This record gives sequence, C-alpha cells and structure tokens, in this order.
Amino acid sequence: MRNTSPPPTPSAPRASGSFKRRFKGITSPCEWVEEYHPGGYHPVVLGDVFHNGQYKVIRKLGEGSFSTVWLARDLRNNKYVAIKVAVSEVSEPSNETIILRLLGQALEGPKCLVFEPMGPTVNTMVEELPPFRGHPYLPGVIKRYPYWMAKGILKQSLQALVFLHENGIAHGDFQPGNMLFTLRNIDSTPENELRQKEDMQARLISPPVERLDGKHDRWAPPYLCIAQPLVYPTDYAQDFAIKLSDMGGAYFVKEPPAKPITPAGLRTPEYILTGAFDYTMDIWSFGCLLFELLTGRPLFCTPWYPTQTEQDDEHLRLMTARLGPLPGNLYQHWKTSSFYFTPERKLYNCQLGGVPEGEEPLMLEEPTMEEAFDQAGLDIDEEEARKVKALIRRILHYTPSKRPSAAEVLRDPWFLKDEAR
Ligand SMILES: Nc1ncnc2c1ncn2[C@@H]1O[C@H](COP(=O)(O)OP(=O)(O)OP(=O)(O)O)[C@@H](O)[C@H]1O
Repeated sequence: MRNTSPPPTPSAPRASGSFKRRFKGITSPCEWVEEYHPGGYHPVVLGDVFHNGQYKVIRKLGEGSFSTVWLARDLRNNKYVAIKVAVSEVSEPSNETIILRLLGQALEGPKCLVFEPMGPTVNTMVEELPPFRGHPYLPGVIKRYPYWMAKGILKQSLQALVFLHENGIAHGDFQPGNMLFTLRNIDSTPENELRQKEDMQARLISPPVERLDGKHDRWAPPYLCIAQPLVYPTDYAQDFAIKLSDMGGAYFVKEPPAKPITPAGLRTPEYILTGAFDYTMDIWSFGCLLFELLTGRPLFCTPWYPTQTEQDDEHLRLMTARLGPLPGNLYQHWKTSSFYFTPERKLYNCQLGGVPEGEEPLMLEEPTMEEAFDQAGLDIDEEEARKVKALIRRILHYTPSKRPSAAEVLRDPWFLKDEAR
C-alpha cells in the first residue's frame, strides 16, 4: 500500500505572491497543482488504497476549496463509496434521506470522510441540459432547469434545510454546488465502466512534474485528474432526488463561527454591512436561489471586483434596485453610499466608486426583482408567477426576524399548490 500520509517537512515550494501557476503541460480545468502540500490538498493517485486495504480509488468525482472527492471501491463490502480527502477538519451530521449520508471515517493518513457516491451537483447537471434561448430581455444562451424540475430541486433542498434547522444546525453554505443528484443502482455497475477515463487523466509521471518557474515540487501528485461526476442516463425531469451535502461550513445555531463561508452573492445585507449573521442567512440564500434556479439568472449578479468594498457596493446597489431601499438602521453602515445616493437617498449614479471628476453620473435601468422575474420568460401561468414572486419577497425581508423559517417556507402556498395536484 502506498504511504498516503503527507511528508513531514512543513513548507512546500509555492509560486511567488498570490499569483498561482499551473505546471507545464497541464491545461486541464482542474485544481492548482501548487495547492498540494501539507495543510493543502493531499496528493491522491488512481489505484491508491486507503484504510488498511478497504478503499481503492478509481475515479475523481470533484474538488472544492477544502477537499478533493474520489470514487472508490469498498473492497470489504463490495460497493462504491465517495471519499472526501479534506484539507481541514470537518464534521458531518447525517439523515439518510435528505442529507448526504456519512458512511465512515478513514482515519489513517490524510483526513478522509467516506460518503455514499452521488451524481453531479445542481450546478454541473444544468450544463447537460439543452440551452434556453430567445427572450428579448435575456441576451445570449442560458442554461436552466425546466420549471417543474427547478421547483422539485428547491423543495427537496428546503426539506433538508428544515431538518437541519430543526436540529439546531445552520448549513452555512447553502448553494447549488452543494446539492447533489442521487444515483441509482451504482453498486451493480461494473468497475471498468466507472473508472477514470484515460483522457481525463493528465499523466505527467516522467519526467517529474516541473513548475513553470523550473523548480521541482516535492508535494505534487504525479498527475492531475479532471473531475468526472457520475451521470446516469435517465430523464431527470421525471424522476430525480437530490441531497444536501458539504457540512464544512455548518455550525450549531447557538455557536456561530466568527465568519460564515456563504458565497458572496447569497449573503444577507446585515452581514455585508455589519458583520452580524445567524441561521437566517440560509433562508436568505434560499430566497436568492429560488429566483436563480427558476429563471437561470442570479438575483444579484456581482462579478469579482478587486476590493471587497467594490464587491459590496455593487451587491448593495443591486439589492436596492431589486428589493427597494435598505432600512435606515442598515443604510447608516454603508460607508460609501454617497457615491451612489444623494443625502435624501435618491439614486444619482450607478458607477462603481462614485463619479470620476469631470464626468457625468452614470444611470442604469435596473429591473426590480418582479420585473426581472417576468423578463425571464417562464412558461407558467400568472397565478403561479404571482405566488412565487410573493414568496421571494416574503423571504428576502431586510429584517432577519421577519424572515420566515424554513418550515414556514415549505408551507407557503407556492409549494402547497403542487401537493394538491
Ligand atoms: N458524495 C459525493 N459523491 C459524488 N461527488 C461528490 C460527493 N461529495 C462531493 N462531491 C463532489 O466534490 C465537490 C467538492 O465537494 P464539497 O463541496 O463537499 O467540498 P468542499 O471542499 O467542502 O468544497 P466547497 O466548500 O468549496 O464547496 C462537489 O462539488 C461535488 O462535485
């Protein structure tokens, strides 16, 4: 068996500054090779065997900020598992039906968690669907789930959230990348059909991997694999199930961490402006995703900006346009609001960072949430559209205590309507 423990010496050669570079010859869309070092990613090689010969690695399923995830054959129990090889400590509660089930912990060598193997994430699966095009307000091609499928994903992920919240746990990273489609009958699939495909494996065994700066990286794996989620051929829209995964950002509601890891676009206004947050951030994220999964567009599209202030300004300006003016108790914390609003709080400029000297203010026409929803051109009747827009409004309340609980959202007329059908 290969020794899978990281080598003992502490510092790996790193690219200078914050600019990371790929190794020569690797152009695949996979993780940075320089992230493999003690305290970072652990090098995993196809065929590695973990836990006293129990788990044999056969394919790469995915990677995240804190881990790489691999399909392995559980040789003792004759089934497949997903092994999450973590860079830092994580803990996971479990509920068999709606929360991704933790099967065990491989303790030897790197920190590993063993899960049931799952299919693609809600983020990656949408790429498999035919593109939607042709609405005048939506230039270009967008990928989105059929309406009823998006609604099913939302409902199932919300059920998982209800379970967590009722058990005093906040998910903390509620987003489509952490919603996974379940697989069917994987254990009866022969191993050779599931193994990593040769062309998805960037082999660089000889000569040894070399960095662009010419140095040899002792922690680097001999090759990097492109993540290949398992997709089974079926009509997902007719029959699918998803589970909520990745409890790496989860916390007990009574013991919140210093900072949440929720993606920027799904964060609450009170967190952006005051740093305060609680489990209702999950509900806010759900409200944003309600809009995003149905329309195929994020509610607050905030591209990456070089500074946090710019990122926050753009987010808050968009929030004001979509949902209306922030309440005074929040607005008073927006230090750069005068770049965009008059002292009477009238919008006069949309240019990030204020109006440059000698230039005119820039005014953009930004639709409200309801207008943006209508512009998405969904094939639903007026009553259905009215209900969902009312639900999004109800959830995205600027006052955290006025946001409905996950269980209350599940009982909203928009969800109940389908049960009556
Ligand atoms: N049980 C599983 N079966 C199949 N694929 C999985 C499984 N768990 C995770 N993955 C894949 O691995 C990716 C990374 O997993 P996960 O999100 O749990 O890791 P992470 O390091 O906590 O990432 P981040 O916090 O950046 O989302 C997922 O996006 C998914 O594609």
